[in-house]
Amino acid sequence: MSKITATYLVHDKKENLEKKAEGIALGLTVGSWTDLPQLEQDQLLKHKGIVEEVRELPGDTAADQYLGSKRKKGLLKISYPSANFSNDIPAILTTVFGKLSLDGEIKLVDLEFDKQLEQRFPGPKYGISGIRDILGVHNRPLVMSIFKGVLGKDLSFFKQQLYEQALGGVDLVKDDEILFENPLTPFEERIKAAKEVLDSVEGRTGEKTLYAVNLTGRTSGLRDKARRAAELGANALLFNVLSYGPDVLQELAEDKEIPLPIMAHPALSGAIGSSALYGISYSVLLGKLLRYAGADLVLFPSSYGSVALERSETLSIAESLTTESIALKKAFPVPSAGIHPGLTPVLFNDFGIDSVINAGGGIHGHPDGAAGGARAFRQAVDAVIKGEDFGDYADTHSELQKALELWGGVPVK
Ligand SMILES: CSCCC(=O)C(=O)COP(=O)(O)O
Ligand SMILES: [Mg+2]
Repeated sequence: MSKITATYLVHDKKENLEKKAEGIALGLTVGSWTDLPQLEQDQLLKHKGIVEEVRELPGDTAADQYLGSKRKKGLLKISYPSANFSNDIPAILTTVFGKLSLDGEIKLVDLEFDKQLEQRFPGPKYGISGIRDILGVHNRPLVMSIFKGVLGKDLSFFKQQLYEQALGGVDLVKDDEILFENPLTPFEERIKAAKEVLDSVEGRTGEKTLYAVNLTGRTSGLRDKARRAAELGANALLFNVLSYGPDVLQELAEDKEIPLPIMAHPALSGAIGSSALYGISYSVLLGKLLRYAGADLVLFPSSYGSVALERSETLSIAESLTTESIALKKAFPVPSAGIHPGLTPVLFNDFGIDSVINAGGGIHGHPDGAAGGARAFRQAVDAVIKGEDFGDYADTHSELQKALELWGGVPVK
C-alpha cells in the first residue's frame, strides 16, 4: 500500500519515545481505537499510522537549558497510508504535521514519498537539463544576478541595469523579490522592456540571458498574470512561494499555458525552518516540497555570505533538489545572499557544476559596475572549471582581480 513516511526530531518532556511515537501514529490517523468492536478495528487498520523506527539521540544540554527542563531527544519515523489523504501537498502537510506542529518541541526533518506517490507530482517542467538546453550552456555552473535599487526607479533605469548585467555575461537575471506591481515598472512593461534589451544583447554577444519576472499579487490573479507573461514573451518567473504556499506553485507549474521555468525564492522560509526545535527542516521545505511542486530553480542562503545557513543544511537542500528520481526532473540549487566572486571555489566545491551562483551586491558593487561584476563571476567560474589557481587566474583577468581586492577570496578547506 502506498504511503508517506515522516521523520520527526523531538525533545520530549516524557521519558518514553516509543509511546510518544505510537501516540502520534494514532493521533494523526484513527485516534484511540482499542475499545472499538473488532470489525471497526479491522476497517480502521488500513488507515492507521505505523511507527517505523524510534531512535534515541544523545541528550542535548544546550536545548535542555534553553527549554528549562531535561528532555529526551530522538528521531521518530512514522508512515501514513496514502488512503488517508488526497494527492496534494496541503493534504499531505496537514496529515503529517498539521496539529502535531503545535504540540511542543517537534520538528519535521524528513518526508519520504514512495514511488507511487512521487508520480502524482509534476516536478520541474524544465529542470536543470531543460534550462541548460534553453541557454545552450552545459559545461559550467550558471551565473545569475539580481536587480538592485529598482524601487522608485523607472523603466529606463531598469533597462540600463539589465543591459549591463546581461552584457557582462550572466545567464539569468531576476527581479528582487521585493519588487511588486508598481506604476514606474509595471509587470507587463518589465517583460516587454527585458525582451527588447536581452534580444539586443544576444545579437551582440551571441549569449542568451533569461529574465525572471516577479509574479506577484493576489493568488486568484496569478494564473492569468503568468499566462499573460508567457504571451508577452517572458522567459522565466520568480515566485515568492512560501508567501502563497507550495500548492500555488504546483498550480502554476502544471498549467500548460504557462510554459516557463519557475524560480522559487526562499522569502519567509526562516520563519518555518530556522529553529532547531520546531518547524520544518529546510531540506523538506525548500528541497523536497518545492521540487515536487514544480520549481525549476530554488534559491537559498549559502553558508558563506549574509543570512548564512549551516553548511550541512545547504548541502541537504541541494541533495533533495538533485537526487536521482525516475519521476522528477532535477531542480537547480541556487546558493545566494552576500555572494561575491571570491566565494566561487567554495560554492563549486559544495554544489558542483549543476548549480547557479547568484549575486546582487556582488555584481552591482563591483568597481567596474554591473557589467564588470558579471565578468568577474564568469572569470571566477572559468578559473574553477579549468582547475586553474584562482589567484594566478586573477592576475590576467582584471575584473576578477578587482573583485578579489575588494571582497577577498575564500579558499576551499
Ligand atoms: C536569501 S537568499 C535570496 C537572495 C536574494 O534575493 C538577494 O537579494 C540577495 O542579494 P545579495 O545582494 O545579498 O546578493
Ligand atoms: Mg532579494
